[in-house]
Amino acid sequence: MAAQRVAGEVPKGTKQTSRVRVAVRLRPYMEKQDEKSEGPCVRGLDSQSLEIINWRNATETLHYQFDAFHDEQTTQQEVFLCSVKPILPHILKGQNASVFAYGPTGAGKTHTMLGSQEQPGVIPRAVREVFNLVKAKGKEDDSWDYSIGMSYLEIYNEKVLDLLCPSAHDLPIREDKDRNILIPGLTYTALNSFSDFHTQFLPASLNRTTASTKLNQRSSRSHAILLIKVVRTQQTTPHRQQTGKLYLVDLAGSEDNRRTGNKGIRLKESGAINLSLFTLSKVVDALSAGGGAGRVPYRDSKLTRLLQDSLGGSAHSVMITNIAPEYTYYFDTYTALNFAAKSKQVVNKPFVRETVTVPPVQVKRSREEQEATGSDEPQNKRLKNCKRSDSEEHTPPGQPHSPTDPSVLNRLIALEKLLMGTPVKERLKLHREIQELKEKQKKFESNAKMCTMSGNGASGNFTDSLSSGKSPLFRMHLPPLQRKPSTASRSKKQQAVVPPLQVLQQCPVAKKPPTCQKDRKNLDCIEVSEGKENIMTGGWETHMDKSVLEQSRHKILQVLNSGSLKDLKGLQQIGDKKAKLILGWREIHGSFTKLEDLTKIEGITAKRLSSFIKANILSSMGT
Ligand SMILES: Nc1ncnc2c1ncn2[C@@H]1O[C@H](COP(=O)(O)OP(=O)(O)OP(=O)(O)O)[C@@H](O)[C@H]1O
Repeated sequence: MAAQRVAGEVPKGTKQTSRVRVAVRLRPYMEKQDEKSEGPCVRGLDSQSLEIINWRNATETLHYQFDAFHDEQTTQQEVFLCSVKPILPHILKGQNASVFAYGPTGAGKTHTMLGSQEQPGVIPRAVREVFNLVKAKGKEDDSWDYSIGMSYLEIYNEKVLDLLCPSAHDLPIREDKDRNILIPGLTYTALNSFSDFHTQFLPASLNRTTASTKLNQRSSRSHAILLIKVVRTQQTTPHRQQTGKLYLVDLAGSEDNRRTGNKGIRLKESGAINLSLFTLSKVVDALSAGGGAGRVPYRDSKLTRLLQDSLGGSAHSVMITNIAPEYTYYFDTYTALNFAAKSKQVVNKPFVRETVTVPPVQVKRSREEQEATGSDEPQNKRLKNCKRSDSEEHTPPGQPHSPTDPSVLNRLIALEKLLMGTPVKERLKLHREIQELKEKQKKFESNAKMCTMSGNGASGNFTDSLSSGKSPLFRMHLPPLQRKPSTASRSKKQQAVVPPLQVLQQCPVAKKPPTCQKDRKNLDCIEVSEGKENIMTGGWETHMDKSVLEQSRHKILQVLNSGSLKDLKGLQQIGDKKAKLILGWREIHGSFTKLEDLTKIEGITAKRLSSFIKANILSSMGT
């Protein structure tokens, strides 16, 4: 299709901005969630504000104001009419819009977005409304043709999975020159009517990963993103074409694993969920602090990468923060409200996406040819590009640990596999082979060590940025009441409900550990030396209790030293290949004396190590 992108911002020269609208919805009080019958800890004041007990001083309450507050009586219809319907017409004008539900697990996100047959939620209502709007537009002005289509995906354990055409294949995320986020290979289905949508969407929803946790029998273990695309094409020359996208996002809940009772795979999922939500909060931090000042860490998680358009991007966005009233959820609610308050300060810059078709031909794309994100490149070309960038990603320039002979470790893995299922006699022969490989591996390690050491010189930069308070994580604006001197010490129960994300955000209760400062410096020196910003930036561990941190590091080390293949794979960010490499390393060297020893393994750079430690500490804190 000979198309040319002609419009950036429309009307030209006009800088249009739109603040993210934030609504809070309180779910009804549920007795079974209130084991100690402590009653609700939050209540509404009017249609925009609410109050919550102040954990520092129980005689006080903290007040919050949002664009809308939906109390426990509010119906699905009211939530839709007040918070969602107003942004939908933008999609028909070639602009993007997004609605996302945020909040702790069990607070009502899926109820709000999906609902039930009796009480349909935002998703079915919004899609129906889009069809109504298109119909009305068609009657009003028949010089434009409209087409509607959908894609549906989930982000599960940091993998992008197609819900319309399920497979275990992790889809890549790309960005085109106009900063549109693309997902090559994602199924895109044309919709002719609302019932068409229903037929496609319902079975696809069942493909979403859910599981039972202590807090929610059907807890979403993934972030689900539904994309509805409206393309309108002018019937006469110059055949302008505008594409508007609506993202409807049901996020997985932030989780405190002490309360969810998560173990094994659930714990791993939970770690991925918390980590991506933590990145989301960092993105919001960076945007609410002015955006332009520093880098916005969209690329630190798949979720934020995909929501790039919706946060500080080109969309009209609505965030519905779901909260629960029971005291058990107190700190979840408190954190969610603070996050919602920060999100209010995020400003988006919506613009019209328009192309002109030359010559004016009506092109009908088949389902396979189409893509979720509106790129006009042919599929085969995109796939080719995608392949190229994939391979680039796997061999980043300047990768310090690139072995001279990559086959060595692969062979070690294969041998290790063989050893596990080999009769004793034959093992001797294999052991000899391992000895030879050991020598090669040692050579690789000493080379890698030299590279790592030579990259350590930039630590000063990092320390400077910490001391000057530039870390976005700790720039959170707490409401004034929270700053009052605490007279009541935190009860045991209150401490027990602080999930990992909240530990990171509640700077006042955390101590600065002197020894862990040393560890942090080591890790961060290496990160800075790689010249990339990453999720570790911000010295997160300095704001955590020293003994908790030490304990978590010790636990991880124990698994590394004595865990089976399965145990190793249960660690965050350790897949099959890495687990085998760890086993192989143990076979050769014995135990790891410290976590930092992991950088001696191929592919585990200092940056990856930092991310690994952080992810595992966050997830193990709940155990
Ligand atoms: N406004 C509401 N009115 C009635 N019931 C509600 C409401 N909100 C939530 N619920 C009920 O509370 C329970 C938990 O809600 P839901 O599954 O939507 O939570 P969630 O935030 O999506 O949880 P998770 O993150 O674990 O998926 C469900 O049984 C749901 O029907």
